[in-house]
Parts: sequence; C-alpha cells; structure tokens
Amino acid sequence: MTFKQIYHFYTNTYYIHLKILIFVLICYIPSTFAQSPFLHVDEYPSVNEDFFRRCIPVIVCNSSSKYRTFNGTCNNLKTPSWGASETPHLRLLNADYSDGIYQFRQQSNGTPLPKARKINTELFLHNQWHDYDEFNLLLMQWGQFIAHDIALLRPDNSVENCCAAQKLLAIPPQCQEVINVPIDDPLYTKYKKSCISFNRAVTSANFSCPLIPATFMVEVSQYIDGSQVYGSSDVMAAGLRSFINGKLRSDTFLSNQKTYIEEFCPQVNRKTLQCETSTNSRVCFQAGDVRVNQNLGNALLQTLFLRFHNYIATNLLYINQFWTDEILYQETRRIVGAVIQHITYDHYLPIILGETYTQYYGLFTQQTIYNDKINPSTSLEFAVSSFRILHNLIPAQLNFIDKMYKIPFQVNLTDWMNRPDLLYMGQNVDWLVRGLLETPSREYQASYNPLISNYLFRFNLPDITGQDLLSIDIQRGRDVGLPIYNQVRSICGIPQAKSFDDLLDLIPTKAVQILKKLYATVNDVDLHVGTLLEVPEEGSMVGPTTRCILSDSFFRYRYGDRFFYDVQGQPGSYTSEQLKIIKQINLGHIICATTQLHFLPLDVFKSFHEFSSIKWNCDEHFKIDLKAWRIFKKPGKS
Ligand code: HEM
Ligand SMILES: [Ca+2]
Repeated sequence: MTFKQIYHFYTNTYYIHLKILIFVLICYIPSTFAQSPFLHVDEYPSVNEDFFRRCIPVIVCNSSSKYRTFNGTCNNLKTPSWGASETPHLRLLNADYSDGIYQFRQQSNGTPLPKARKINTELFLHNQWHDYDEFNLLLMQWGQFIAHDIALLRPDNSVENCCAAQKLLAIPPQCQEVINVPIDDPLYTKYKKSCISFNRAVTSANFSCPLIPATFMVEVSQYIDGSQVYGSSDVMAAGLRSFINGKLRSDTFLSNQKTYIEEFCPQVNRKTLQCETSTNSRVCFQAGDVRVNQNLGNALLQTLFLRFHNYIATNLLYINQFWTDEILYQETRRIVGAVIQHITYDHYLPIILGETYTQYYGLFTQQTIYNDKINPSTSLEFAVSSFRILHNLIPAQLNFIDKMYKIPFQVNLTDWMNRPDLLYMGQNVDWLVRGLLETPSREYQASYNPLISNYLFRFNLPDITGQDLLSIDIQRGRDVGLPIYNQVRSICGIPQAKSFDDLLDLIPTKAVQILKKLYATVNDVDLHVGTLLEVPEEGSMVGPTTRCILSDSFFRYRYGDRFFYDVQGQPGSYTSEQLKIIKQINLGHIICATTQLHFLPLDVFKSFHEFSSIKWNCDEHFKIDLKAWRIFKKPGKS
C-alpha cells in the first residue's frame, strides 16, 4: 500500500463509520455500567421475604400522586413497601450467627470473637492522627445528616443499663452482649470500669413479626427524601407543620443585636426525645429525625434545613400568592429533597468515592433512568459498617468562629451530646457554621478520635467515663450478624484472602501482624475491622471494599427512587428550567439563605486557605431564583 492509499483508507467513509461506532461504544459503556455496576445490585441482596408476605398490610397507592408519601411507601408501584420506614434492611450476604438465628458468631475454631474494645485499643486507638488540609468539617457533618435520612436501627433500650443487668439471674436478651472491657485497658481500668453497656438492636419481633434469622428494621424512610427534616410518618410530619403558608413550626426570637430574627427547630420536653436530662440545660429540639439533638453539628444542619424550608416556602408564596398551605408545603418539601439529593450526588460523593469512579458507576453527571427492579432499601452492610467507617472523620473538638475569624471558644464534641443548648446562645449558629467551614476535617485513617473512642455520651450516662463508638460499631456488626470482611471482599470482586498475608494487598503489614494475634483465622476478621484498615483507593477517600458497598447503596437510592429529582416522565417531574436551578444550588446557597454569613468559598466542602482561596458574596453568587416555579394561572380556571 502506498502512503496515498493508506491515507485514503483511513479517511474513507467506512473508517469514519468505524470511528463513529467506537465513539458510540465509548459513550455507551459508562451508561451500561450505570445499569449494571460492579456489585450487581439485583444479584446478591436478599431480604426476608417472609416479612413482606406475612407482616405488611395491603397498601393502596395513588400512582398519579406528584408527591412522596412520608414513610416511603408507594414509591415503587410494583412493591409499594420497598424502601418504606419500618421495613427490614437488605442483606447483601446471609446473616452470620453461631446458631443461624441470633447468637453472636464465633471464631472458626469455636472460641469467642476477640473483645471489640481490645480490638480498638490494640489496633486503632494509639495510631497517630492527622487532619486534612483539603476538606473541612462540613463534609463530615453532611455525611451524618444523610445517614439520618436513610438509616435508623434502634437499640432496644427497654432496659436502661445493660451492665447492671448482668447481675440478674436471668439476663434480658437485649443485654446479653455487653462490651466487656479487658483488665489491662489503657483508660477504663483506671476507673475500674469493666463493662460498656450495649443494647442489642430491635428486631422485627418488636414489630409483632418474629422471623428467623433475626431481621432488623430501618425505622425511617430509606429514600434520600429529607425525612430527617419532615419525619417518616404522617403523624410525625403533621406534628412538625405550622399549617400556615406551607411553613414548618419553629421557635423564633430577636437576635442579640436585635437586627434579625433567629429561627430554630421547635422545642419539646427534654424527656420526650433523646435529650440529656441530668444537667440544667433546657433546649431540646424536635425535627423529622429523633437524633436531631445528638451532637451540635447535626443539630446545626437540622436548624439550617428547617430555616431553608421556611425560606423557600416564603419565596414560593411570594411568586404564587394563590397557592394553598398544602401546595406550598409539598412543593417546598420537593425542592428541599431535590437539593439534598443534588448536594449528595454531585458534591459529596465525588469527594468520598472519587470523581472518575462516581461518574463511571452512574452516580455523578448522568441523567437518572428509574428502574423499578432496583430495591432501594438500606443494606445492613452499608448502615452498620461501610457508611459508619466515616466515623473516622469526626473531630474531637468543634470551633466556634466569629465574624473577625477569631475563635472565641472551642468545645469537645463529646461534652455536648444530646444537649444542643449552645446553639441557642448568642450568634452561635453562625459561629459554628463558620467553625465547620474553616476547620479542616480529621483525615480518613484507621482510628476514631480518642474522645469518641473513650468518652462518648459521658454526660448522658451514670458514670463519666463514657462509651467507645468504635467498639460499639464492631459490636453492632456482630449484633446484626454481618458477614465477615473476607466474604464482602469477595462480592466486591476483590480476591478472597486464604491467609492473613493475603490481606497485605490492601492492609499495611503492621496491622496484619496485629490481626494475626487477635483473630484465630483470616475468616474471623470483622467487616468493620478489615475495612477500616484498608488503605484508601487512589483518588478516593475510602478503601476499595468500603467504596464498593457505599456505591452499591447510593446506586440503589438513586436508580430505585421513582421521585429522584431528575427522573423524567413521572407525575410532576421537574421541567428543564426547574432542574437547571436545582443543579445550581449547593450548600453555600443554603448557608447564605439561613445565616448572617455574607462571604463563602464557592466549594463549601473545601478548607479555606487564606492566601489561595477566594470568598464570594452571597448576594451575587449564592442567590436562588425560583421563577421557574411561577404558575401564571390559578389551578381550575381555564
Ligand atoms: C458527628 C459526630 C457523630 C457521632 C457522635 C455519631 C454517633 C453515632 C452513634 C452513637 C451511632 C449509633 C451506634 C449504635 O448504637 O449502633 C451512630 C450510627 C451511625 N452513624 Fe454516626 N455519628 C457521627 C457522625 C457520623 C458520620 C459523619 C457518618 C457518615 C458519614 C455517620 C454514619 C452513621 C451511620 C450510617 C450509623 C447507623 C445508623 C443506623 O442505622 O441507625 N455518623 N453514629
Ligand atoms: Ca429518608
């Protein structure tokens, strides 16, 4: 072939067609992955079908409804209870119990598993710790806010102190697995503390539906739908509404400087929610999620979203004066839910999982095509381990930062649990928002901070030594019968380890040496322990097994949600103008709309660097224009 012929060959029409074909294939592959990701979502999960057969009442759906139900029913019209509150979790793998039903699993050689607290002190607690330069605490806090949208597994607290119950002749079943403290514990031994109270989680039996093996229930709507703001039942939602102009009930008062109105979640009697009652504190908020008061950062985001709802409702009324309270409330709720989804998928997940990976997996930048075969329920592997891995980002302290960017004070997160009083004082809401924006996050690493590893809930318990969140997470995994680490590796396409040394592909040598001492075999290592030790994947914050389980869940919450904000062809799907507005909104818009902060970085999850970052004016860069929601005609009039 002469050069001319070669040139001609490569430029002739066949070749151009070939190039088009290759181009189409390249474009098509990612969307194929979107339907069939690495962990094949339809292949593995099992849910106790008996629950659906025996214990779910008949649900009648209105398929033309524009709005979600509060409990999540009727999202999937073929199986209306999928993703609903008070339905079981998915299990990606079968329950692992020594009796196949409910008793904690044992090691392969028949001995008990190593103590959860011992695992923490030997493997994790004394690791050096460091902060991220790149991301701030708002990123961590967003994670918890989302966790409360999709997961709630309640401990059975009908016995208050399970440690005290150990002395009873017949130990109540929910107290049978307290966290025993080793005699040489570096902290608790000093206080003569030998037991951390642990209440096993409620099962379907507590919902009059006893099943085998133990079946655990998600008590909130499992879709990302803002249920932490609105509630997961009709009764709860009604209790939070003002029934005036679409707004939520709130407590308002004049700010310290008497220049603006401060708005907060309404208050309840301290004893009714999980607020701490022993001190003189007086504030206890009510919101769509019972954990609203759990820590200051979470109570802060709940406050901002209450304010954001009322801000949007007020603006919608302004442009559609004839809208009733019901329309204003429902349309606002849809916008708030859409914004929460948008921030989660377009801003949060790309940081946690990696931008390329989320794109590849269909979690980022793609249009959502709803698939009614995808079960949107929360998996136990996700809720009890993989998403909790990000507990390692929680800081020990929170900074309050004033207008002059000075830090008037700092608090230990663990000193203010279930006690949101501080938010109510002075300009603390604004100061804490600034604190979360300006403080670097704790870096993803193989440990939790020493305060939540030792002093969790210290003021909410009879003794001031507190609890250990990492031990609780490990123990909770055993409580719900999570599969072992090695098995989860395997469903994620990572080679199953035949010996401890095979773990060296993902886990550092020093940690593998300690695992060898703690566990009898590699097939005994807890999921939470193995995944917390994994070194993060390039470009992502988490290790490969965690990334696999997180992606599986966020894929379900998106493609299995008929009301996902960009799904087309459903009653009330958004117009392209409305979608454009939703996609412009980030957490910065919400902060600007709900606080007295006037300047923000464009990317609010990134740490601010004095010399290299720019702050942008709220009025110019974070405005929300709702004119795409303007209706020109009154409904019912032609
Ligand atoms: C801000 C400080 C936080 C504190 C003090 C905290 C504390 C807790 C506690 C006490 C539990 C219940 C443990 C049990 O009894 O089993 C829990 C559960 C959980 N946490 Fe956190 N957490 C925080 C932040 C986060 C973050 C940043 C994430 C994820 C990004 C997260 C994800 C979860 C998940 C998924 C659950 C299980 C929810 C359920 O199914 O009930 N948390 N957390
Ligand atoms: Ca929800």
